[in-house]
Amino acid sequence: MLEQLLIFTRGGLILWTCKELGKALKGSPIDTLIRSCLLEERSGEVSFNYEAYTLKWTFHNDLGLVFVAVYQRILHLLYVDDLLSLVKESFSEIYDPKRMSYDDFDETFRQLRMEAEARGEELRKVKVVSCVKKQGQVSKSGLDGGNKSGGGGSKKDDGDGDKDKVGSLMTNGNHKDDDKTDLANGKENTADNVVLDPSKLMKLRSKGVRGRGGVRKTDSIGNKSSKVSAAEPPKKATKKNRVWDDAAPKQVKLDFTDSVGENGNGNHDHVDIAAADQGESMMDKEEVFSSDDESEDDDDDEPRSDEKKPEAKKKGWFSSVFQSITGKANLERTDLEPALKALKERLMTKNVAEEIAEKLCESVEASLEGKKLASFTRISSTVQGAMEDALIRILTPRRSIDIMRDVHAAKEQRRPYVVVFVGVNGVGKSTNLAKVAYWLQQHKVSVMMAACDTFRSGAVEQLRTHARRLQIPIFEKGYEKDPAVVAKEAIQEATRNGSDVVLVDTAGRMQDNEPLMRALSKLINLNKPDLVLFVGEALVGNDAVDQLSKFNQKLSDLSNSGTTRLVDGILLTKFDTIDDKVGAALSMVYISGAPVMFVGCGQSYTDLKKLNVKAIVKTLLK
Ligand SMILES: Nc1nc2c(ncn2[C@@H]2O[C@H](COP(=O)(O)OP(=O)(O)OP(=O)(O)O)[C@@H](O)[C@H]2O)c(=O)[nH]1
Repeated sequence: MLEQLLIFTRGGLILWTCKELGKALKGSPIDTLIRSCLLEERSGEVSFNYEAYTLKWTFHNDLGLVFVAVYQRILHLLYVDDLLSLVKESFSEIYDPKRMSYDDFDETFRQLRMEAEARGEELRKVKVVSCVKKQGQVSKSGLDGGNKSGGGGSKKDDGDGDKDKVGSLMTNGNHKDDDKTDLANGKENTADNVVLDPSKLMKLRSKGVRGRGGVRKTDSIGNKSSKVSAAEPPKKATKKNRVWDDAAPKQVKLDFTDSVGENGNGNHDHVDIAAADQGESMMDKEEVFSSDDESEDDDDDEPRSDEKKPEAKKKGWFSSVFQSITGKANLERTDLEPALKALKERLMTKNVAEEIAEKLCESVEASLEGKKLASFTRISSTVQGAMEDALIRILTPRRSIDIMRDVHAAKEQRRPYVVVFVGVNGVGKSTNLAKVAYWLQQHKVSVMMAACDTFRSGAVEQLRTHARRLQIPIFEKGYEKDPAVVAKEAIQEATRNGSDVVLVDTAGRMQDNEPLMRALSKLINLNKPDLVLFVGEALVGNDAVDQLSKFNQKLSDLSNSGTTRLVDGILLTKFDTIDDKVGAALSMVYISGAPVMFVGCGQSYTDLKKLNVKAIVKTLLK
């Protein structure tokens, strides 16, 4: 049975809810849908599950309306899609932005619901009949053929979840009868013109989103091994230590002050990787990481060298792909599909993981489908705008982590602020830990290093070299010790000697290495660091998703406390080596929701920058 149907604007104004259904929903399924799905560029998904509910939705992109149906998860109601499109059609005829009440829609809805239910019932009967026929045929052929297995005994699940399916679930003891479902008392979302949580909904205003797309492959990106990782045999290369000379670090002017602020949260568009410092390594990347000050007109992604070329040649790939549908009044899915396919491939050439590129294109398609365009409006700019918005939304983190503020807060509590660096082997954990230490030193924060890679020989010495060069104390206990205990002792020592921050180096580990993941989980559970920083190489493609999602999965599975600790932030290394293949940043943020807090872009202590979201987006769309 349907639990609720709501109609609201992208701005969050609830226009109509079904009073007849009137049941209060348990928890906050609508808020969660908006937060975890619609605002996360996952609106191309087929449906969304929240506790005992399934939610389905559709959008009227042109009017900016959202239609959401909520029903009990076990039921798989056949008529919901149909009902949503009927409601969308009827409601859009009476919708007027100035109108306050839609009470007269109650009766229309009752009729639409009866109509949809009747059609669903017809559909169910057809399915049952065809299923019985099929079973009959199989049974017959089973008898005729002798050794073929008969179909009579095992009922095939057609995935549509009709009542037979519900029945089978019920016999398994999982659920109660739909009509007997007893939800909580009290009312939620039943009043007209109630405003949803504005912080969650404001963003929907600028966002066009759609409902049910095509069939999606899978939701569980995290659990799916990437092609790249499957193809590559595990490497067992012995590590060559880099020799760091003992000279004092170059006193180059840092770029962490004015241009990026102090918070260590690389989320803001005023950040400019290229503008500051660079001396050597980043100078040649000005085109890739261009400054925010540049003009933002339509063609600002065009190479300057093209300025004198004829108009047609000046158009980027994006314009040319969408040129063919310029001037159409309504964007249809068929118009968008070939172009979005090209866009997906484009993103993949920039190292965006395939599944992420696909989901993103689905989401953009959802935001544009049905949109009315004035005659001869350039669709290319509309599409580019939608994709740009989506990318900026993803790369701009929901959680803001202000390291300096948190360091000072910890200091007031007379304890050190603890950061644990985690990641797979050889990505640059120790090197970038040293860069972060240097950055903190520049902000007059006292740092202690904790050598908790007690696994790889040479790791302690490597960290000791950095500590000596930066003149930072290091806490070390050699090898084969429990890293969780070493970290604990280091934190105790830092508390005693008044260090502001402890930077904990850990052993590199593959995401599938159970014993090492267990040891890491123990370290985190025991020491409850302020920040778990995932260090990942910007070079990775599909593997970025696999690494980060498995780290999070393992930390969650192995957590022994009530609250699960996941990766809080990302440090992307080796940005100086990737040219325009900046897609790992997008994949990692999309899959984890954690912000890219730092970008490593070279092998000197000053080569630590912030992510310039706009420049990354520009590069991805070039
Ligand atoms: N080009 C470039 N190289 C880097 C960067 N960060 C680290 N490296 C290099 O990457 C290599 C590995 O760095 P490490 O810091 O030893 O890596 P790790 O993750 O601590 O290694 P394990 O402890 O074995 O897991 C070294 O040669 C570093 O100099 C960077 O931002 N750019």
